[in-house]
Amino acid sequence: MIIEMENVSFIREDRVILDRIHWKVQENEQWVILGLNGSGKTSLLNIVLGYEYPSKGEVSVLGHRFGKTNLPELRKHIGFVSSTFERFQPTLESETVEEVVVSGKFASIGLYEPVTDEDQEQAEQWMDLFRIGHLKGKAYRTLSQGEKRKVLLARALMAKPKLLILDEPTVGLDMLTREELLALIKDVIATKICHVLYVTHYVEEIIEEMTHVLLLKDGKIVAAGPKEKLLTDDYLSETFQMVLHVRWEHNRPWISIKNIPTLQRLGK
Ligand SMILES: Nc1ncnc2c1ncn2[C@@H]1O[C@H](COP(=O)(O)OP(=O)(O)OP(=O)(O)O)[C@@H](O)[C@H]1O
Repeated sequence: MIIEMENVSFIREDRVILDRIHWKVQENEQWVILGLNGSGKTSLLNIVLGYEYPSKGEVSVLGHRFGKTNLPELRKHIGFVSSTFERFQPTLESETVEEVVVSGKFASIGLYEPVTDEDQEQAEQWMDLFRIGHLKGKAYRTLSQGEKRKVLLARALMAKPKLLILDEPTVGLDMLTREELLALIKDVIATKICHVLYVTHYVEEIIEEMTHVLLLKDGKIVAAGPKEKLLTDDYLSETFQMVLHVRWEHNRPWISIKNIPTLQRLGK
């Protein structure tokens, strides 16, 4: 089992942020989490990463049961790429692209160890696969957002994670760069080195290789399961609180809004 949550609630300042979550991610499943702003996606990820502790319920990730496990040890096996990289950026700014990629081997461990020839080779392989080899020697801070995102994805893979969490990785990218990043994610899934957990606001980013979706609304699961059953007009309309229509093209779901809510109806 990759992730198991039983009756998990997360309560802060008397507010129920996650409400009785039951969720299982099994081997060979690649999950997407969908939900409006404030629906609880980040809180759920923070629990998976062990940065937040649930108020109730049981959590186990990669076979480590929370409360009985060493979280830093578990985090060595989880890669994390987010559209808000502030947590990492100050230390990365002055480094070169290859230094940033290779440092991924130690990022989650937080230890300094000498870089071996093997590490260097591994970093080269990821840079080649991600077609960012031409950026070698450049300072990370000078890269475009799309280039930075690819570098950080390669960096996350250096630690050979068993679970790779991608938190809105396409935010701020143009359509072409977004498709390039999605193609890289497809390649990563094909390598079978890790499970991907993908958080997004954009349903059309659910590429063919993603198998399951978890729909969150106000901290509750609307539905969780195989994407073909759940990416329907009814489920998505309930999750996003608008009348939506989904159509499938190139084995990906695309959304249109059937009745555009007015500001008045939105209560603004
Ligand atoms: N530690 C906390 N203390 C108090 N409130 C919190 C805490 N963490 C999250 N919340 C609240 O819980 C709700 C869910 O937040 P969360 O960040 O998980 O949503 P989200 O689905 O990730 O939203 P977004 O798509 O905007 O990132 C929000 O209203 C947020 O203000």
